[in-house]
Parts: sequence; structure tokens; C-alpha cells
Amino acid sequence: MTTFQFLMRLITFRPLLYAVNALSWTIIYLIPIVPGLITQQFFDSLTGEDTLKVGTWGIIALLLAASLARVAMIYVGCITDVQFRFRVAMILRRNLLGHVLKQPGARAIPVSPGEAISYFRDDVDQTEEAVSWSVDVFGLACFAAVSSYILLKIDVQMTLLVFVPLILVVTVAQLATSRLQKYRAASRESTARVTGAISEMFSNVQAIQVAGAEDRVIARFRSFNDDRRKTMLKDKLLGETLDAVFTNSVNLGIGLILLLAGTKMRGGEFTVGDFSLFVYYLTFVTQVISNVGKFMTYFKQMNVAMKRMLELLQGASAKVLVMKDALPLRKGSDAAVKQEKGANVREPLHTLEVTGLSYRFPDTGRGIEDIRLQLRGGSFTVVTGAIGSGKTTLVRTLLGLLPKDEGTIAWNGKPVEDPGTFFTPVHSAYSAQIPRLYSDTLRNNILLGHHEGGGALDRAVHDSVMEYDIAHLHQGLETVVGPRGVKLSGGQMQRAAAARMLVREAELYVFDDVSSALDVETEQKMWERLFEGRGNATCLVVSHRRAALAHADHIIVMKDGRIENEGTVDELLASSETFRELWYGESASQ
Ligand SMILES: Nc1ncnc2c1ncn2[C@@H]1O[C@H](COP(=O)(O)OP(=O)(O)OP(=O)(O)O)[C@@H](O)[C@H]1O
Repeated sequence: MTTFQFLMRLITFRPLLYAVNALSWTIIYLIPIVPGLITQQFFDSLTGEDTLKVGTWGIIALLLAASLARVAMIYVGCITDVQFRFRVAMILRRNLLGHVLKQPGARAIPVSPGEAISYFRDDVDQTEEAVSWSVDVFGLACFAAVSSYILLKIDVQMTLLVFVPLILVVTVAQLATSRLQKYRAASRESTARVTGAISEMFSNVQAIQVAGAEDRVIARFRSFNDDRRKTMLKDKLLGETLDAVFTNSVNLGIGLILLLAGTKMRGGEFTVGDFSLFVYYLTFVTQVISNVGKFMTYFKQMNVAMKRMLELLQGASAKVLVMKDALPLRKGSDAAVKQEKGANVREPLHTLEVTGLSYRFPDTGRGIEDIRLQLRGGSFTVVTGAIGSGKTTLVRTLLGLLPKDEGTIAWNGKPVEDPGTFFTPVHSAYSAQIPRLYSDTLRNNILLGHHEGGGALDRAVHDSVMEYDIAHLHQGLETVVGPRGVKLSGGQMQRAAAARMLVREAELYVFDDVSSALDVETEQKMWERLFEGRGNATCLVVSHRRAALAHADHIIVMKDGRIENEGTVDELLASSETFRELWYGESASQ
């Protein structure tokens, strides 16, 4: 989709509202023609050359009426513009969010959260700006056509001599604004680098001190600041120069008119009223050119914004951005009802069968290949293997958090078409390797909107061995855990994440390395409690720790993205070198 097509799709998103908005602003731009003509009549009336014959009070009344009409139209125009702008921004943000939410969880956004926020905020704003200014271009073109016609009718030579050079000067200055945009972008980028460096330094003081890297860090910070100084200077200098050109061009134009009009007036070809009309319209010429220029700049920026938003869509068509009614967030919408219904039908797990499951990360080509496994209902299966062997990728691909390249997944013999939607409570619950906590109370972090009823929270706290920690936390479950849970220890964060999973009833619980920051005793307790309380639950656990391996009915050993071996602890100790290294390696390190 070209930028122009994108613009047109957004314009036609609400065609009636756009038409009303365009009409309002065209009238707003055309109304100043009237005071110009009235002023011309006023001055001509002083020399007895007027044709209107309404007297001084009549002229004042007409001027007031024109001003009031413009004020009223601006009021209407602001309402239609704001309405249209918000609708354009809303459709873009809604479609972006809809697409992100439909993506496999682990690949939802290809950039950092901070960058994603800037796509949602700045790129949408820039697009909104371009669509909104397209209205002004039409209104300004109408103004330019009508006023040029009037002036040309009065005096062709004078119009061309005054306006053509002026238009050229202002257009050249306007063209330079595209350079100004570049300087502005560069200065914004350099400012972002400086603030980014400050935030990195503050959050990594300990790492900088331990590595003795203070000088190096300060030197890097200094180079960012130097860069910022240069880009800001260029930006300011060009900005001020252009401002001076725009402000003074009207004065130069008036001077030119005075010079030319003097001789013409003496010859009687030009009246005082004509002179006032020329001066009056002159002030609008710069406005016309700078506003058309503004639109052209916004249009170019919209092209960049569109490309950036497409990056966030990860290969999806630009049509996704301009779809109507895309997100089933409203309760009662078809898709929301379908999703809710699908999620609530509980089907006890007898067997989960995975065949030929593969996923490769596009950028590294690493991942998992041809995974075949079977989980029986109520079993405890551990996936183990060295660092980077593909354990996390396996569970994420199984759960639909990564989009599988190949393979089938069957729940009780029935193929699972969309794992991302299917593997949620009540079918399964998952606890990721890196716990994601919010700056909220521990209770809210565990529940995440889930209903607390039936003692589920107490049970989850007990099963994740958190009762002792909660008793010693300042405000127990009401303790606010700080951004990303920084007020908790690594082990507390992991168990809070486990409690979040266990508070949800599910057939299959998937633990990804949830015990890596726990001491042996706590981990042991956690598995025991899980067995006592949830004997029927099926567990798939990623771990290389003995406490988990010793409980396993079945162990899968991963190597280089493939299943290298599988069996019980005894079988694997006899048959797998990799497993022996993991088993004895851990005992050596304890
Ligand atoms: N986001 C990613 N992009 C590209 N490659 C990745 C990504 N995540 C993992 N990989 C690669 O895929 C392979 C498997 O990684 P994975 O995280 O599944 O291993 P793991 O066995 O869970 O490791 P660990 O024990 O450290 O958690 C590794 O070689 C890793 O480098």
C-alpha cells in the first residue's frame, strides 16, 4: 500500500465526518476574503470611489459579522477536526493492539516495550496529523484560487510582480523546513541517547563499579552530550533563520507594493482600497505556503510512521492497520463470545500427544526440531538438557507462544488447531522462566484479575511455599512489590509466579525452570505439596535440578534442539552421557 493509498483509506474511514470537517475548514479559510473586500470598500469610500454605499457603520457591522461568522466556523471546525483526528488515531491504535494481541505471546512485539510505546504514541500521532492537515490543503487551495482571481482582476502586473517573488522566497524557505525536520529528528535522537544513557547508568551503578568502568562510561556519556550539543545547535540556528524569513517576507512584500502602487495610484489605475486589499491578502500568502508545506512534511513523516507501524505488524499487510471493527474487546462482540466459550469448556486431559514439532528463530536459525512426546494425564514429565538446548523453546512452541513451523498437537486425540488460544486456563497454566511482576500488591500480582473465591489463593500460596515469606513481608499479601517485583528476592519472585499459575484451575501445569532460584529444601517442599494437593494434575516441568528429576515419571533430555534421550532417572543414568553430566554436575556444585 502506498502512502497516498494509506491516507485515502484513513480519510474514507469516516467519509461523512471527513466531508463535514473539510467543508468547515474550507469555509474558515475562505471567510477572510470577505473582510479584505469590505476593507477595500471602506478605503474607497473615503475617496468616494466605493460601490457598496452602506456607510461607515454599515462597513463596521459587515466586518463584525464576518469575524463572528469565522469564530463560529472555527468552533465547528475544531469539533469536527478533533472528532475525526481521534477516530483516526483510535482505529490505528486499536488495530495495532489487536494484531499484537493475536500474535504468539513470545513474539508479540519485535522491539523493546519502550520502543513499542513510541510506535503507538508518536507514529500514530504523526499519521493523525497528516490526515487532519489534508483538509487544510483543500481549504487553502480554494482561498488561493479565489483571492488570486480577485487580485488578478484588479491588476495583473502588480499581482505577478509582488506575489511571484514572494511565493518563491517563502517556498524556498519552506523547502528548507524538510532539512529542519532532519535536524529536529537528529536532535531528538541524540537527546534520547543521553536520557537512555542516564537511565542505564543509574540502574547499573553496581555493575559499573564492579567492572571498574566509571571512566569508560563517563567518556561514552560525554560523547553523547557532545553529539547532542551539535545537533541542537544546527536545529536552533536553522529554525530561527526560517522564522525570520517568514516573519519578514510580509514586510518586504508591503514595501514592494508601496513602491509599485505609488506610481499606479498617481495614474489613477489603482485605488487606496485596492492597495489595502493587496496588503491584506499578502498576510495570508505566507500562511498558505507554510500550511501546505506543513502538510507535505506531515505526509512524508506519515510514510516513515507507516513503515514503522508495519515493522510492529511483523510482515502483516498494511490493510491490517485500516481494518474496521477489528478487536473483540467489547463484551458481547462475536469474537469475544467465541473466545470465552472456547476457553470455558473443560476437557480432562488423558493424553497430550506432540508429533514432529519444529520451530526455528528466524534470526539465529536455532530452536527445536522434530519433537515427539506424549504426556499421560496425571503424569510428571521433566524436560532437561544443557543451557541453550531448546527446553524453553519446546514448551513455548507447544503452548503456542511461538508459532510452530511444523508438527501436530493432539489433546485426547483431537488436534489442537490454535495452541495459543487453547493452552490457557482451564486447559493449561504456565509459569515462565523469567517472572513478570507488576508494581502492585503481591495479592494482585498473583490473582491478575482472577476471582479469589473458594480458598484458591490460600491454596496457591501454600502450594508455592510462600506462606512463610508472606508472614514476614511488611504488609503480607498487600505488600507492593515495586517495579518488576524488585522488592522481592529472586526465589520469592519465582514462587509468586508459580502461585499465579497455581491459583488458576488447569488440567496441565507447565513450569519453566521455576525453581532455579530456590534452595533444595524449598523446592522439595514445593513438588511434594503439588503432589499432595493436585494429584490429578499433569505437570510438564523444565528443570535440570535433582529435586524435580527425582519426582519425574518420565524425563526428556534435549540436545541441540532435538530429543536426545528419554526415560526414568535410572534408565538415563545408564544410557545418557548428557544426563549423567547434568545429574552429577549438579551434585558437584552443591
Ligand atoms: N529470542 C530468540 N531469538 C533467537 N534465538 C533464540 C531466542 N531465544 C533462544 N534462542 C536460541 O534458541 C536456542 C534454544 O534456546 P532456549 O531458550 O530454548 O534454550 P534452553 O534450553 O531453554 O536454555 P536455558 O537453559 O538457558 O533456559 C538457543 O540456541 C538460543 O540461542
